[in-house]
Amino acid sequence: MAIVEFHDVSVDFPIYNASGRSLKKSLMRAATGGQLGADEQGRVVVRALENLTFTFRNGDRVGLVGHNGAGKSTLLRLLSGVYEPSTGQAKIEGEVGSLLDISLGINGEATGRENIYLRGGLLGLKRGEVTRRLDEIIAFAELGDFIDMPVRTYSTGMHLRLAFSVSTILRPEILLMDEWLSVGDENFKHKAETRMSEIVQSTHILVLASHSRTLIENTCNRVIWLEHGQVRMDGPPKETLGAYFGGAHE
Ligand SMILES: Nc1ncnc2c1ncn2[C@@H]1O[C@H](COP(=O)(O)OP(=O)(O)OP(=O)(O)O)[C@@H](O)[C@H]1O
Repeated sequence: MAIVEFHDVSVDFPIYNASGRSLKKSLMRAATGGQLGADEQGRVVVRALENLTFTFRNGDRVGLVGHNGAGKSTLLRLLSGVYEPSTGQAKIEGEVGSLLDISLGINGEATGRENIYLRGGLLGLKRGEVTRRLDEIIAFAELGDFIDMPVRTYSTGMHLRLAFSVSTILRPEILLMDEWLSVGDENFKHKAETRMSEIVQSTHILVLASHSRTLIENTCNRVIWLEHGQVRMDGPPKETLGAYFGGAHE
């Protein structure tokens, strides 16, 4: 059982090397992005998220839409524990996993096998657990003897196969994504699609940030439209996507 409860959550980024003298103390909306203002010390502050209040429950497949800088990535980072709320309460119960940057932590000088341990560690897996799943990961990646070669000798597709195979062994209760991962050649793509569907089906709560209407329509049962860090609309995909995208597609 997973649950996410946000109550009046805001996230501010103080910017230390910019002068806020010309900015008003109150927050002002820029044309795009979060809200800009200055704090008591005259430092520039970007308010990326403001007063978010919502609950995600089991079965929620939440799509996040919004213009550049609306706060989608900041919200995903908050959910993954990278950021803390500046004010308000965020309760997140359940194991969180993210497929946001599957290549994070992959080192070109290390072999494929070594990188499985590096990436596995970043995913929160213990060394013993990685060892236990090693054969399965290597078999899925289908890299043959290249698994013991440094990753810098891999093609882009081989690199992605490795990153995908290790990053998708988890089945988190709360899954964070910003795209539908589709990697490799035709054959591998098919396997990857099946695995992606399994992960998305097995997760209790999915949060997917995207600019693609089709992806959100196909995957989500609830859509939140963020604007200047605030919730502009939160409802069924048809209504929210219709309001955000209008009649246009993509
Ligand atoms: N580390 C940071 N330091 C300062 N400001 C930041 C930081 N990260 C994000 N912001 C600001 O927070 C606001 C929200 O950014 P965020 O990356 O969450 O938007 P987004 O909706 O994911 O945008 P995009 O669609 O362009 O990826 C923007 O105004 C951005 O300038």
